[in-house]
Amino acid sequence: MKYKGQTDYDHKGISPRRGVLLCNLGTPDAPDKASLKRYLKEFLSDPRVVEVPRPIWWMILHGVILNIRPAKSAKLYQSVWTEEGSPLMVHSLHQQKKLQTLLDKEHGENYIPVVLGMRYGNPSIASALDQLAAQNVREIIVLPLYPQYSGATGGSTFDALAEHFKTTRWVPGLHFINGYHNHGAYIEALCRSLEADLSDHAAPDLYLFSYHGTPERYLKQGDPYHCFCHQTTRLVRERMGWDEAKVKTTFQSRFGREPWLQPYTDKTLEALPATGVKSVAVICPGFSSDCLETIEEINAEARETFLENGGESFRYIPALNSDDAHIEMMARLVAPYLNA
Ligand SMILES: C=CC1=C(C)c2cc3[nH]c(cc4nc(cc5[nH]c(cc1n2)c(C)c5CCC(=O)O)C(CCC(=O)O)=C4C)c(C)c3C=C
Ligand SMILES: [Fe+2]
Ligand SMILES: [Fe+2]
Repeated sequence: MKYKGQTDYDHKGISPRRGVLLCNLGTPDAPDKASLKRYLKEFLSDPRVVEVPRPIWWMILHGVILNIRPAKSAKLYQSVWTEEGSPLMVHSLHQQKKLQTLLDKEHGENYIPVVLGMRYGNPSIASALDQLAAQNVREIIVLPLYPQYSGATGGSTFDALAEHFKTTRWVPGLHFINGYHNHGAYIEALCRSLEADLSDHAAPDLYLFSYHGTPERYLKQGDPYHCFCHQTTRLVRERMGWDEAKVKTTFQSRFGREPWLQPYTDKTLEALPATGVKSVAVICPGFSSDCLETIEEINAEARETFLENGGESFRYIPALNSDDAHIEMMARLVAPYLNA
């Protein structure tokens, strides 16, 4: 059978329901070589992530990358892994539970189910959609937790939904929230975390807003991500009342040899102390949860780079994770589709 359907849905009695699908990138199941190989194979085979002709990329991926990177990445993941698991998974599950509790309060106990689906690895987006269908959800609000839309993230999440529904007999109603880089509640949540930091610490010489990079080529071919990152920085800066010299936007997590979005976070932190900037606070607004890229790459590696090059004070401002303001932001983003 080409199209899968359920025959146990209720024609009368239970009215069709609405539900929320929270999506994020996903993370390996364990910090070991085999799990990393499985995760990286799925992630790096996605043509939205690596836009290189398939036969060439297949040879590089299977001939080189998947033989070297899993062991290297496994070591890095071991350095951030917690007793409860990968930080990205721990935070994402916590976000899902807190949003469920908030929507329960607003709409009644489990009236609007909230599920979590990861683009790569587990729980998959397909399994999350199955969970919703089993609860008679016929209208889904999809919220990928990438504030700044990029084809590599939001676009790829959309592909996974489309792939699933290609074989679904009864396709539900869908509302796809493709980004929220300039949403008031998001900017407010970021500002509250900066204010909380300022209430405990002296203001640094500079705030560095570090976002995950993409190949520069994607920007030149029309991906709006770079522009959205700069807009988020500007809106936060304006709301905080800071002048332009107080903040800088940079891009991290470069992969491969071609140019990525610049300036690079690591090169910037290396050069800053010589220009008189001795204290920095780094915030990563594009990461809705702390993960390998913030905990290891920023709060460990980048910190070391800055301090080794003459910097005196380095502070990392945590991701919004399950802050109340972040969960309230999620509730506000989905509200227009729940209250209609
Ligand atoms: C190869 C190209 C990559 C692109 C393009 C890319 C874009 C991109 N990624 C995120 C968010 C995250 N990426 C994370 C890890 C990660 N990213 C890449 C590669 C690309 N990302 C790799 C190979 C990895 C795995 C780790 C490693 O081996 O270095 C993570 C963390 C996941 C975790 O488990 O903690 C996040 C989050 C965004 C937002 C983005 C484009 C805008
Ligand atoms: Fe990435
Ligand atoms: Fe990284």
